[in-house]
Amino acid sequence: MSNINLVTVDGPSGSGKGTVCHIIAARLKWNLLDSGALYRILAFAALQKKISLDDQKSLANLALNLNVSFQSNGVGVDTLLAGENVGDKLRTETVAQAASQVASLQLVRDALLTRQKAFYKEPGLIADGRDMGTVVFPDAPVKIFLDASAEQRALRRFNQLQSKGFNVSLAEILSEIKERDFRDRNRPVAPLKPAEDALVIDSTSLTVVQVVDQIFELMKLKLKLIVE
Ligand SMILES: Nc1ncnc2c1ncn2[C@@H]1O[C@H](COP(=O)(O)OP(=O)(O)OP(=O)(O)O)[C@@H](O)[C@H]1O
Ligand SMILES: Nc1ccn([C@H]2C[C@H](O)[C@@H](COP(=O)(O)O)O2)c(=O)n1
Repeated sequence: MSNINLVTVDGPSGSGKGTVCHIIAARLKWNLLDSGALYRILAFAALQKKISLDDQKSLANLALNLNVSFQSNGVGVDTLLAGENVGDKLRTETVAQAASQVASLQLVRDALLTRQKAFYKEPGLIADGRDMGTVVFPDAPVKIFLDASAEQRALRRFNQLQSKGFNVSLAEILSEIKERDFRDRNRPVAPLKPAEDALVIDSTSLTVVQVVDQIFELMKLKLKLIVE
């Protein structure tokens, strides 16, 4: 592994990984890998093409040939599949559950590995996912495992969806989060778990700013980073 800066942030859905990784990447002008988006795009493409979510070979083949790109739009990042911005279509519960299903397959994970490693470029990378610190970047000098109670994560997602005008049920969201947690934590391949050398941050009663500050403190210590 070279000397390019690298931080991994793993954790369950709704723990705040995406939020804090965006803030840190924007502040440092580092590259950002949203690995969940890759699994979501694959699941979305599979649903579109009516490929069965347990047809490992066809899914791996699809993963190897996906025409995906991420483009900054000034405020965030557009996710393009064959040139079409599919960002919003990836955030549905159907796609989330399908992503969790295809992500349990070894050939699929192997097929997406090179694509994920390609994000490791100057001046640095912050990588968000489930197995960033355990499988994809095991030598990362800074590893975070961001957690929160299932109830708090469900409440965050509920507020997020309500603020976007969706009519959602907190009980349903909690049950979907628990279902996805169970699948992601208990699969035999690259299960969601903290790397042995990860700092575990429980964000249940922390604000986003407090979580970001804790990560910056560790980065300053381990990467000798000067953050203004
Ligand atoms: N510490 C926090 N306190 C309050 N709200 C938070 C906190 N962290 C994140 N949130 C909010 O919770 C919601 C989910 O956060 P986010 O999308 O970053 O989670 P995630 O871990 O990336 O989830 P997923 O893996 O499903 O993409 C967002 O609306 C975000 O603003
Ligand atoms: N490194 C990763 C990233 C994501 N997944 C799977 C498991 C999740 O349930 C699903 C969607 O991820 P999200 O966008 O909610 O972060 O993708 C994984 O297995 N490994």
